[in-house]
Amino acid sequence: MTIASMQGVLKRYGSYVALDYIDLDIYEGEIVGLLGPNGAGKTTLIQTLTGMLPADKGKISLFGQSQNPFSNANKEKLGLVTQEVAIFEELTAKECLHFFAGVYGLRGEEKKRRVAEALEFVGLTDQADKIPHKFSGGMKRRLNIACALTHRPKFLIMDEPTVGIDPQSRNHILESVKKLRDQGTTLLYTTHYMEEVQEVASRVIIIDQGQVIKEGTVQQLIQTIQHEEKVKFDVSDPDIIPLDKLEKITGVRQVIASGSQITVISAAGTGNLDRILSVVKEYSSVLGIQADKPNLEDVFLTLTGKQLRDKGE
Ligand SMILES: Nc1ncnc2c1ncn2[C@@H]1O[C@H](COP(=O)(O)OP(=O)(O)OP(=O)(O)O)[C@@H](O)[C@H]1O
Repeated sequence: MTIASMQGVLKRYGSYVALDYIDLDIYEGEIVGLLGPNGAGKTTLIQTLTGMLPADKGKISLFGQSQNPFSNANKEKLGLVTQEVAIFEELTAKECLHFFAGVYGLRGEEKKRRVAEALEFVGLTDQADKIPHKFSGGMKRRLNIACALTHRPKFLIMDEPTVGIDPQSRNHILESVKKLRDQGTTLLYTTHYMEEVQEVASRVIIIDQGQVIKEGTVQQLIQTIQHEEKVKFDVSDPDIIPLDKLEKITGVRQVIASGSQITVISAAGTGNLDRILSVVKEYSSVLGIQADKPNLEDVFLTLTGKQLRDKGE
């Protein structure tokens, strides 16, 4: 069953096109990793998919309904963890959850039970009566996730839930995502950390500049570039290396300069490393060479010529 879909969705901010005729489907029981660099349009996609922002064109359907996808009945089946942590810092963790559970219409004993369940789920039971003001970033984020869970959504959307948090909370969140999937929740998970997608996603949708540029399982995406070899050089003088000279070497498909690194992607089995190395060395000292197995980051690099993450992030 299709839980959510977008067909030809266009979203502009003024003249800027943030979503450029997006088509996508999310099926029941999946964890879809929505992967894209900063500014790719991930948050806009989520806001449009949930009805927070109106689309300029196209069709959106939720839980099989395209006539009135944002009906109250559908919203009750949705959970949203926004990129910005949205909790009340002056209420205790438990009070905060009671508030959100109340918004979803839970009352009495059932509300109490669901609040306790959500606290337990995110590992904050022992913090229930504390004010989140003093929580770490990761604990606040976990409380934020709990707020989206008391009504047991069928479809949970998480917008970069692990940005800027400690590794322990990050692992906890990734484990929670898998547990929710095992309990039958469908998840859409946006991130620009490809390791997370590799760990949890059953399917990946890569977007850049408001367009879906590739989709498939992690394995399928990696296979699309397995006919390529990639070598990275750390160099002392990246700016003076003539990239066009490298591009002209037999077998070279793409040359990408980023910081002090030059990445050369060649057709597999060309045996052109000597030639590449001698061109690089002609202009600069080589401080390191790395030849890795392809991963999702490379899929992204090959498709867009850009890195998913800024250097140093
Ligand atoms: N309200 C707005 N008005 C104008 N431009 C906007 C607005 N919101 C977002 N944008 C622009 O639209 C593009 C997509 O933004 P969006 O926040 O959807 O990307 P993102 O993939 O979620 O990025 P990030 O990872 O940084 O959150 C960006 O270039 C952004 O600057």
